[in-house]
Amino acid sequence: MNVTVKVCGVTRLEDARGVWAAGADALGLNFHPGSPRYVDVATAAALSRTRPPLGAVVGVFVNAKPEDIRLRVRECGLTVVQLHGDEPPEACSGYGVPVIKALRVRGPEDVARARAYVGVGDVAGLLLDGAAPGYGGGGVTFDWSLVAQLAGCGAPVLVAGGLKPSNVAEAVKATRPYGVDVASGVESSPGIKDLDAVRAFVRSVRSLNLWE
Ligand SMILES: O=C(O)c1ccccc1N[C@@H]1O[C@H](COP(=O)(O)O)[C@@H](O)[C@H]1O
Repeated sequence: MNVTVKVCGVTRLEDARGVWAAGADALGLNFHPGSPRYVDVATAAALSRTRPPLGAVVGVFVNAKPEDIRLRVRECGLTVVQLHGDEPPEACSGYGVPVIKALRVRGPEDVARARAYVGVGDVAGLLLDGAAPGYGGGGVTFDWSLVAQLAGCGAPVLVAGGLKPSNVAEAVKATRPYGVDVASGVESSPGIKDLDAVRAFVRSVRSLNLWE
């Protein structure tokens, strides 16, 4: 079992290159104006051009207008859209790329809500995040035992929220996810990646033997 690693909220070219060199599978670019990791179109397009042939560039949006999302996909070469706000299932298609729907988990009812997105439109995966104030990037974990509620749901599940090099292995062992996503846990300050931490994070995931 290979766990996909996404490093999110990259704002600088040197960080993007470092993230790919560390062995990450996906780079996240944040288009939520309220985020300290927000990137404008020109910066996002330049960051996106660092993508290796099989890497994914994921645009993170919060309650954005569909026409704005479509524009960003084209302008910035996004290969996946991550909807991290209050988007209903019917808002999860029409961008021309696969969609990951993120849900913030306070308790079992939020994980149950995730099921409403399975098999809908272009939803290709679910992402479970901790419930920090605001919409994401808050560095807060959730009760990983709740991920079991989605077993057999038919959608790949990514685990996020408060992950860092020191706890990501435990999170993976507890949840056996399709992938993990990290923003604040590998930073020296918001939007500035600590490449030693990025490398330690990826190494920690890759060194797990999940065939056991
Ligand atoms: O990172 C942000 O600032 C952000 C803002 C708005 C929506 C999503 C955001 N990031 C996503 O939040 C989770 C968890 O981040 P963290 O590792 O706990 O800092 C992750 O999925 C990011 O993609």
